[in-house]
Amino acid sequence: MIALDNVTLTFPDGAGRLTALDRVSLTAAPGTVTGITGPSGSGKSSLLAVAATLIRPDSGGVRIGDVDASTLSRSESAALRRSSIGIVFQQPNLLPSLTAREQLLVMNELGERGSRGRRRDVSDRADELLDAVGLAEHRAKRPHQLSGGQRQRVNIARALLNGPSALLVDEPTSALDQERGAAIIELVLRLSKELATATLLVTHDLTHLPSLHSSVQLVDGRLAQLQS
Ligand SMILES: Nc1ncnc2c1ncn2[C@@H]1O[C@H](COP(=O)(O)OP(=O)(O)OP(=O)(O)O)[C@@H](O)[C@H]1O
Repeated sequence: MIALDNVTLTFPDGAGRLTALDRVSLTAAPGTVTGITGPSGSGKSSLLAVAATLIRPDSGGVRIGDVDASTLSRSESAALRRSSIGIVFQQPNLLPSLTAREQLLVMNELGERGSRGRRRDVSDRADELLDAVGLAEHRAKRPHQLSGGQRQRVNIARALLNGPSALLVDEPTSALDQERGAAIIELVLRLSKELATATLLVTHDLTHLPSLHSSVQLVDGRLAQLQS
């Protein structure tokens, strides 16, 4: 579950402040994908950054699963991100020297030191996820040997490695053609359901919205409901 309650976020702007998010409330249930659309500068990335606990809002509540993220310290937020939040950026920021499988395994090295048993679990889970995103045959390839769509699939598998309850996806189809873009949206829908993640997905492309569970539009930092 992701729940934003009356979130307002401002940035310094000359002598005054610019309101990027204006009293935004939004709930995403486990297993569902909520689309977020809106013009450039309307606050979409800001909304994802607040839900990801990367930016703390001026006011309002942020809840991830059963954790109230608005009261956490920086290090507690970082721990919450590692355990419970998966983030997929627009451009897959993969490490050039690592294979698809290693891109996932390296995630486990970033947190606390894993035990041997945990390393084996993680290794099995990496294989399961690469299989789930259709890359079982490509696990030993490095990013330059993969297509744009395949790289984005590695990116999604990596974000899901730690079994997050929240998945935040920013414009995953922007570098892809229509068909590959639609396949990525299908994948996000299927995995969100199978793994019961609450997913927010930012997209400019309105053709994807009807297949999602619900969609909202941001205009000047304010929410307008499109459909549900
Ligand atoms: N770090 C920052 N400092 C100051 N202003 C910012 C900062 N980040 C975003 N803004 C401003 O907040 C508003 C919302 O920006 P945001 O990036 O969330 O919009 P967006 O809908 O994601 O845009 P795009 O579709 O172009 O990526 C914009 O007016 C932007 O200029």
